[in-house]
Amino acid sequence: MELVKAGIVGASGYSGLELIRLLLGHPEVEIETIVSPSNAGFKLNEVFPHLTNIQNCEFDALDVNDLASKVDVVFFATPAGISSQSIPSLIEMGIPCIDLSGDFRLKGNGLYEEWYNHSSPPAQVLEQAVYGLSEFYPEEIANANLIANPGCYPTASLLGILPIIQQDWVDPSSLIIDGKSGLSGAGRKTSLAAHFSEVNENVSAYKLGKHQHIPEIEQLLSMQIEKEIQVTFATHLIPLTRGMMCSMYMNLLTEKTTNQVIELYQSFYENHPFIRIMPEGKWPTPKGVAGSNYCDIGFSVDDRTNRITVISVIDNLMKGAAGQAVQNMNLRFGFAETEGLMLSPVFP
Ligand SMILES: NC(=O)C1=CN([C@@H]2O[C@H](COP(=O)(O)OP(=O)(O)OC[C@H]3O[C@@H](n4cnc5c(N)ncnc54)[C@H](OP(=O)(O)O)[C@@H]3O)[C@@H](O)[C@H]2O)C=CC1
Ligand SMILES: CC(=O)N[C@@H](CCC(=O)OP(=O)(O)O)C(=O)O
Repeated sequence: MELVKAGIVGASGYSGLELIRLLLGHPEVEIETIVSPSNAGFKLNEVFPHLTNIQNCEFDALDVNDLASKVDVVFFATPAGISSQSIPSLIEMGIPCIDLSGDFRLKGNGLYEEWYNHSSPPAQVLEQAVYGLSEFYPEEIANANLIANPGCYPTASLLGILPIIQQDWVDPSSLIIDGKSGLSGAGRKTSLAAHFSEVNENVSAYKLGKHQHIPEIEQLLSMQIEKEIQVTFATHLIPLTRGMMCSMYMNLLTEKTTNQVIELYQSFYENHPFIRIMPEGKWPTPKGVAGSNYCDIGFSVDDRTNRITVISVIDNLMKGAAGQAVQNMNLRFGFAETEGLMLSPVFP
């Protein structure tokens, strides 16, 4: 059978590199072109020596017509405001696109402009975009030509809270999400806030009340329970290369034990190989999923305060970006959902 030809725009960034790593090991796909404007003409291993003798193609400049003539699917791993300039033409030429940026995630009027400070993509293209939370929308993803891959924090949070919120066991308005991310979440371009001396042996809160994932999480929660929800969401930078943890707190509406919650989640995610539910008294760590597409979720019900804590961890570059994008490509092209993704976590 012919291999699916993939193009990666933003291949010199962290999530683009992770797409290269995953697609090199995918039995149904070949990488046809890698795009990075600032590295066009250079060989991949000249820019990234760790890929020497593994993949030696050259970076291309971005040319939408050239892309469309070569590939069966395009991944965009580019900063906000870039994919929305090329995806409308690619979609019109019939090329499925999987966008790792936030350009096509927010459906509400003016929301994208407000939170991302970029112009909204054309409405007729935006309405074709399907939110790529793989475990929740597999049929929609399978039939979509434009998949808006979720943000890393929304992936960890939504996988951790949707089952219990849908069940009406908790008061959604009491939800507080305390998120922590490793540094690769901020991409390869550096800044003072990402300086080793400032991040190492430190923890810093950032974008409080202003994080662009707030409307994404609220949009999904409100849609799932058909009621407007607002959340408190606090983000922190921690001294890890990869990894993300969301600790989430909610008031219980009925008396439940930790074990009853665990049973609910085990049954909810029974047929979802990338979601692992921790037993009572064990809580997940980012190291436990590093390099893999797993999302590990643990729980604790405090019967003194009648609150529940849900802890959800992912590798931000895998389930939070490239891993989920490949999972979505698998769904879209009819491959097994796990194809190319059954990688064990790198531990220790
Ligand atoms: N890092 C993460 O954990 C996650 C990232 N995301 C999202 O995925 C996207 C990529 O993130 P990340 O990999 O961290 O970013 P990086 O900053 O590491 O990489 C960005 C890439 O985009 C390319 N690029 C920049 N401007 C343009 C342009 N005008 N045209 C074409 N290519 C361009 C860059 O190429 P060049 O080097 O040539 O400039 C580079 O390859 C972002 O939207 C991010 O928010 C989503 C979930 C998690
Ligand atoms: C550590 C860190 O800075 N992380 C970034 C994640 C950015 C991201 O993934 O942005 P989009 O999903 O909107 O594309 C942040 O919190 O803004």
